[in-house]
Amino acid sequence: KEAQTQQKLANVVILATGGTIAGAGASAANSATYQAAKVGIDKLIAGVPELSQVANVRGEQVMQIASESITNENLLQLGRRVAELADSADVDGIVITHGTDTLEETAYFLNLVEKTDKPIIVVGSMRPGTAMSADGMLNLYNAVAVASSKEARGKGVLVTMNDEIQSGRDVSKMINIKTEAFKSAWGPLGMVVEGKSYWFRLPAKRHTMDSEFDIKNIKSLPDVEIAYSYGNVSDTAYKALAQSGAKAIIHAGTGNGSVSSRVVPSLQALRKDGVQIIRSSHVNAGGFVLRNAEQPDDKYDWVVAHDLNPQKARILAMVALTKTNDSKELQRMFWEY
Ligand SMILES: NC(=O)CC[C@H](N)C(=O)O
Repeated sequence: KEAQTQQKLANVVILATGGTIAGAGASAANSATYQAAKVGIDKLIAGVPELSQVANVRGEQVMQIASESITNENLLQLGRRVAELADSADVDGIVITHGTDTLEETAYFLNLVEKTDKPIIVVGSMRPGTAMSADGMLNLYNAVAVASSKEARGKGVLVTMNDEIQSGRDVSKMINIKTEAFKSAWGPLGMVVEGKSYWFRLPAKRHTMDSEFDIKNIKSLPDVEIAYSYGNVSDTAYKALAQSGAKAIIHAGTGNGSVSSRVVPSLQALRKDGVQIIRSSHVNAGGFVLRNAEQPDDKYDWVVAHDLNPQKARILAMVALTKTNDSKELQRMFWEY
């Protein structure tokens, strides 16, 4: 009978990459001071025996790092492994455990390049497993529960943190000291409670099956850099980034991606030299950059990142540049994804 129940459960693979969910501190009081990326995936799975009630789970240690150090090469490696698993008939869903610092970037990257409707869930934690009131166990349980559910199919890459199901495209780490760290300006897609998912809305942007990008066709990612802006900003960083080979510079601008008059001429010159200038916003709760508002983008041939924050704009720009260097095409992609 036990074998029968096991057969009915979905097969979920957990790809572990590190982060606080695999972190360890010296004492249970250490909720914020600890080392990330210490505990292996087998131990993480063994720590949540309830996982076996929602899925047949197996783990793979893809890497063991803190996510602030994830490179483009790491992204491609992870993306390729996810695609292989998604193509396997005996895999129903994939969970990726990840540090929270760049979790939103990896989730958005996978959302753009994975050609599958199987659930892909990226999950992390804000406290290490050794801390009092650690949040990783429940976040992981929720991730596996969502990954094993049929309703999660075709909804793009998802993130389960703090009982919420978020779109990997929209979600961002908004605070680094609370367990309710991950928010989306447009709200969560649903909730996961005691292993059951409750859905409220669907992503409207192109993703996964409906995306024109495919990890299998991406050999490498071009260099795209971010320059943080403010009123008294100088053009030193913009120029240096271009000189070091950046194909596009994400302007992490104020407000509506606005650009200080101190650097407008330099950004125009960089565009003339072939560098794509992409206006984004570093507004905290989520920017909303509109074309030809604040700056004449048509005249300067600049692109706007719309609601993508600078780090997400960088991900889309890298993926988009593998296909085109036409600024009009890039702008179309920034509206559609
Ligand atoms: N909460 C976390 O996961 C942060 C730990 C670490 N900086 C990382 O992103 O991997």
